[in-house]
Amino acid sequence: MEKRGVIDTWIDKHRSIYTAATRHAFVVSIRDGSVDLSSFRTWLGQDYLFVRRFVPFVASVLIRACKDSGESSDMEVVLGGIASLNDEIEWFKREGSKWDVDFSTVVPQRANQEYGRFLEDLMSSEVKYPVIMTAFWAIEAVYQESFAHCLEDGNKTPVELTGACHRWGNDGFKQYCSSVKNIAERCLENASGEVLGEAEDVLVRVLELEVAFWEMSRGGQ
Ligand SMILES: Cc1ncc(CO)c(N)n1
Repeated sequence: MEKRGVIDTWIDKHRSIYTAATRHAFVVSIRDGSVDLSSFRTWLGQDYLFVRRFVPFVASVLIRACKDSGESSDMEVVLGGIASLNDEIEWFKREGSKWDVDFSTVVPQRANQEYGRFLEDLMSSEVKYPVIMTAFWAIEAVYQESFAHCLEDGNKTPVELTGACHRWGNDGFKQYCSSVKNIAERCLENASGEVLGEAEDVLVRVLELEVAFWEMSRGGQ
């Protein structure tokens, strides 16, 4: 059994934005098969650009895990994340040719740019380790929860989209998210009130940015 910690308390407190991020109309439309394929293509192109900016962020999380954590296993968890990002970029490229999305011509939309700036701000050495880990967990968990929903019983997810859903909805990714959550929880247990406040704010901000990212995708283009 997983212990209930402060992150679960925050999710309860911010339930409506959490649900907005993890059960967005775009994700629900994948699950019920009504998804507009131009939206999916928009999402694909934008998320490819997002992931390219996410890589240096995760690299900075790795460095912080080496420097700031007393637990040697933190580094191993984050390193696993970096390894899967390597596969992910390859997957995006294959998917780009499958859907005829030429990434070299995709321009980041506003929601994507804002998310990228947020990631860059988190890379500052001023940001405390528990805050970074909370953000990192939230970013990964939204995709895990969203895409796992598209694979749950009763789904009508179009077969050509199940690859995307498996990428983040598989059990290994769920385990990985749970390991990151445990790291964040462990750090938050010893954090000051000030750091706890910052971590809660960052969690809510990630959820808002994720909602905006889905909205942008659903808008198509
Ligand atoms: C917008 C967004 N959030 C999270 C992830 C990964 O978890 C992703 N690939 N894209």
